[in-house]
Amino acid sequence: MKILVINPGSTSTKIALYEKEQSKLEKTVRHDSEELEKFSELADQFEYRLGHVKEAVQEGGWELHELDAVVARGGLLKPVPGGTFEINEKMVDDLKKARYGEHASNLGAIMADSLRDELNIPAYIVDPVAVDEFEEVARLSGLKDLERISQSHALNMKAVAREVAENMGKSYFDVNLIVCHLGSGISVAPHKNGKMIDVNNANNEGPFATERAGTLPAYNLVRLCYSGRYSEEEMVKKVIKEGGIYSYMGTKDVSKVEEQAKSGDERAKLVIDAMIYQISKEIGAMATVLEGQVDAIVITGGMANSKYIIGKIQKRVDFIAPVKIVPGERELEALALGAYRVLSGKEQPNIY
Ligand SMILES: Nc1ncnc2c1ncn2[C@@H]1O[C@H](COP(=O)(O)OP(=O)(O)O)[C@@H](O)[C@H]1O
Ligand SMILES: CCCC(=O)OP(=O)(O)O
Repeated sequence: MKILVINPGSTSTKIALYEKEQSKLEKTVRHDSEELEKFSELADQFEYRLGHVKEAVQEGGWELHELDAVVARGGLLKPVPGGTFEINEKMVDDLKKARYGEHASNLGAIMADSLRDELNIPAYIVDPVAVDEFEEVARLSGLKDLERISQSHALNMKAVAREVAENMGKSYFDVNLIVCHLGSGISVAPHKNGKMIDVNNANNEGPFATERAGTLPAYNLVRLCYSGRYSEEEMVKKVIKEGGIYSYMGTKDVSKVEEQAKSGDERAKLVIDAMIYQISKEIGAMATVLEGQVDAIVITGGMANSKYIIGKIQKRVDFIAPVKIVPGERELEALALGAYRVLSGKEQPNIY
């Protein structure tokens, strides 16, 4: 059984070919900012990213018509529980219209849907960005017009949390973890007995990240929006694509900023240390959500490759619980296994 896996992220498209549960090829196509800036709308990246996906299938020595299924990262959808979902018309319509917001992951189901039509094969998403397992108390923001919305790196956080729990000789459903995904966006989530009961919205709140502004001073933000200096579109770009490290340093490459800091650039050091400070504060806050009953703090994502970042976070938070590091991500595997569970009849797919 041949499964094509597609994971569009903000700075990359990751592609894998799976034969049942076995990975046969994994490829990461990096997209630098200049390359993506050629497309004015996210939807315009469709042909370009799909071209890379088709090329990877050929590189793996497979023909498109040999594929039995396609699975992709799910994007900003209506709030849904965790699990595998069949891609359907309603889902693709919501994503094409960006009804719940714009994010690169929206392209996953759109590309998979087009391959489903072309090849007449089933198409799925697994644990999309919109997974919502919030406790009711987590939904209030402080302003009745604005509800807090769960949008996070649910796919990787859940896959890594299962792996860490297993390594601790326990089930994911029997542990309390604080999982931090440090990527282009940052998610910090308390996972209580297998449910992600809160998370900073990675597009909207929490620590600043590579390109996200995170939580901002609300009153001053309103004043900036109405200052006449920026259009709505410019403000959205500022907080989602040009905030965080990029806003201060003009690059989205955190390892470059780290090198600058190490070679004596005071500004670079301050910026990277401020991000670390905010991540650690968020972990502390999430420890209170779990009332201090934390079995482990898990740090994952691209930035978990950095010894500098990990070491400094660890110093601030290891009084709470042991810190486990899982660099990179397990998203491709989690997608393939989620699709295979359905294809092999072990699980029923959810309907959107
Ligand atoms: N060795 C490293 N040291 C520091 N930062 C790193 C390292 N490797 C990757 N990163 C950073 O991780 C981020 C990308 O993480 P990733 O999880 O791949 O992101 P995405 O959310 O785009 O999928 C980028 O900001 C990149 O600079
Ligand atoms: C919107 C939550 C998911 C997210 O931020 O993903 P990336 O880090 O891949 O942009």
